[in-house]
Amino acid sequence: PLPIPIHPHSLPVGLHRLHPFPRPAPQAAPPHVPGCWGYARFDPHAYLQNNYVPPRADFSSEECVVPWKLRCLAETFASGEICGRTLIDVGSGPTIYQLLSACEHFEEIVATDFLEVNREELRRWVRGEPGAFDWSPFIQHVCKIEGRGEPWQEKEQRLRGRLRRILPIDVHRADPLGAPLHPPADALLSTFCLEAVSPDRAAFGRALVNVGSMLRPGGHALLLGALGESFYLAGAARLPVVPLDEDDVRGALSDAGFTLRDFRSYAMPPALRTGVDDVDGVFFVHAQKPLE
Ligand SMILES: Nc1ncnc2c1ncn2[C@@H]1O[C@H](CN(CCC[C@H]2CNCc3c2ccc(Cl)c3Cl)CC[C@H](N)C(=O)O)[C@@H](O)[C@H]1O
Repeated sequence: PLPIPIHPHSLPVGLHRLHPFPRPAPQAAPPHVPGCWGYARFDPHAYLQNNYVPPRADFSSEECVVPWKLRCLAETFASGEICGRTLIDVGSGPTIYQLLSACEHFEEIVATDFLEVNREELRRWVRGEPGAFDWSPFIQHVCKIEGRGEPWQEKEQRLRGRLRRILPIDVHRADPLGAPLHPPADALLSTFCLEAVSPDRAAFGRALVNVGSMLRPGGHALLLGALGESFYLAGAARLPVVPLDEDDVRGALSDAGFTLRDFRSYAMPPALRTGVDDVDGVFFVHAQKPLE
């Protein structure tokens, strides 16, 4: 493959983090260079900078997408109805924000991702290594909206203690983990994964069936995902996404045998359309796998 040209914005993001320069502009993949597409070039640090620092991770406004995502999860777990031994998170990426409310209700959290670079990023956070991404603003925000006055350091330690397995996964396989999960998970969580890895709606529907096979009958599924998105950037990587609308999501859930419990959607405001993707909106789904 042709070498990727090193243009100014493609320095390792870590360097930017060391210098208080303004946040680097989203790194556009050099369109003329074939092969800079696809997950082989996924850069976790660029990805985190694109999605999990301001303006998208601005906790001063409930209108912002990250507080909206955290509120969906906190409110859904607050009922206490969704609990058990094991929750599996599908396509965790290098992020743990999605686990912050879940970790109160499950003894074990299983994180998964397709890429070793993302699994390593998660391990670095679990080990509390210097240079790991700082999730403390997210943890503080979740403690605030959960309203139990829990010190954020306690939640951080609880999640670290329960995040015991970080496994490879491929949602396009009938057994995404390579072998059936025994015992099946009591709950399934997946944020922005299935649509971001499926070339078309049929593949999205099949991936949903595949990941549903890891969930026990009666188990709960919580999904966050993008609506109307066709690509996103992660450093030199430019990843294709299948654009979904609300009916596509509802149809895929029904075809996969899920019962819909809650469906919410969020329109991405112009200020958050920063060029790192072309997302129109975000959906949140609480669904349940029927008892046999
Ligand atoms: N075959 C495969 N099987 C399984 N998993 C695979 C496969 N192939 C690749 N993956 C893995 O999926 C993960 C997808 N990943 C990025 C997309 C989200 C991104 C772009 N779309 C809009 C949007 C985003 C983020 C925030 C917001 Cl607000 C918006 Cl709007 C989700 C990470 C985490 N869950 C997150 O919530 O940020 C990635 O880590 C791959 O390594």
